Amino acid sequence: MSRSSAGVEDRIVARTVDLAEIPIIDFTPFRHGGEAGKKAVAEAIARACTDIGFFYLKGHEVPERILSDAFAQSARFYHLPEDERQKAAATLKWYRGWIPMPYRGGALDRDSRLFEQYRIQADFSDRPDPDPVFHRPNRWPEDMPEFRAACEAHYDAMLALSRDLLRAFAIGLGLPEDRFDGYFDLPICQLSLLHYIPIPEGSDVEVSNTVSHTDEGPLTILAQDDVGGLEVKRLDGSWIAAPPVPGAYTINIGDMMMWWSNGRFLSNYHRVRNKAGVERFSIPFFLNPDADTVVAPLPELVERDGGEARYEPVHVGTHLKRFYARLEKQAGDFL
Ligand SMILES: O=C(O)CCC(=O)C(=O)O
Ligand SMILES: [Fe+2]
Repeated sequence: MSRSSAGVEDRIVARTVDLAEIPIIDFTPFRHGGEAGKKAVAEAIARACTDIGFFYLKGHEVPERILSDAFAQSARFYHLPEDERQKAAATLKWYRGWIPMPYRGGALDRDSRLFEQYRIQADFSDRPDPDPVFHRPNRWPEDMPEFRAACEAHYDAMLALSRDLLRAFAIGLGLPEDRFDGYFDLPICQLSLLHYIPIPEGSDVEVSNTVSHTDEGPLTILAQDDVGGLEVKRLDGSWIAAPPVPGAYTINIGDMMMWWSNGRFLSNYHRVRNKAGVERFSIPFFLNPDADTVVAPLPELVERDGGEARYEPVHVGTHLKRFYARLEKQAGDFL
């Protein structure tokens, strides 16, 4: 998460559902509709990324079973007693596995962070010269082989879908379809199993489960359960609900796609407020490029913009390590 804002607009309560502003896009023609279908889908995605930075994707062809297994295993893990969860806890040196909720009771405020997470990344530990932070094995809970299988299947499905979406972004930006492919040989993506407690009734309006933030990487594919609570900021500063749409992933652009596109696509602010009175589960997949990639506005787009690059180049590994360090601080004494 980045660019947390403590602005007054965070206090404003979200309007009810407005699906018209976050379009539902059917991906089927991208894969099966010939060149015209591909172009139409890519243009619809580009429009959504320009207008609000979010869209729903149906027709993605990810088997329903992959999703239901991941949610079932997530619930199973989070319903284990704390000392069992603790056995798979992330540490400062091994930043994968369970990260407890920082909030341990007492008064709630806007920074309380009312969620726990389980972080899974790719395992590149068998590569020559692995990076000690990004190319590690995962941590897995004891005696839960189905948990590992479900997470790995979901991770693989999300990475495959991301590769197609990157092609749609490229076409939507008027670039060759394979423009982004070279940045994703050993991509350091992350799958997070998130578990949100409900915000206690009567809490101050400032209290949310996650603060307003943008995502770091180029793209996030989010699976939500049916509870709702995700909110997205409109360009005028007001908030709208982005409830789950059955059968669709909620997808958003992160900072790196905004930078690559030289600002054509918007990495938009969002937050979670679970006011439903019941626990909420979600599973975001954060696509990231290879650790040694430098993300900068693409030269061909800069040229179209009269030579003005709107963002500085950013080294992915350095940038994400900084982000990990911030997370460590948030997780505080519990790691
Ligand atoms: O759980 C959600 O709905 C969104 C989570 C999110 O925004 C994040 O983890 O970056
Ligand atoms: Fe996010």
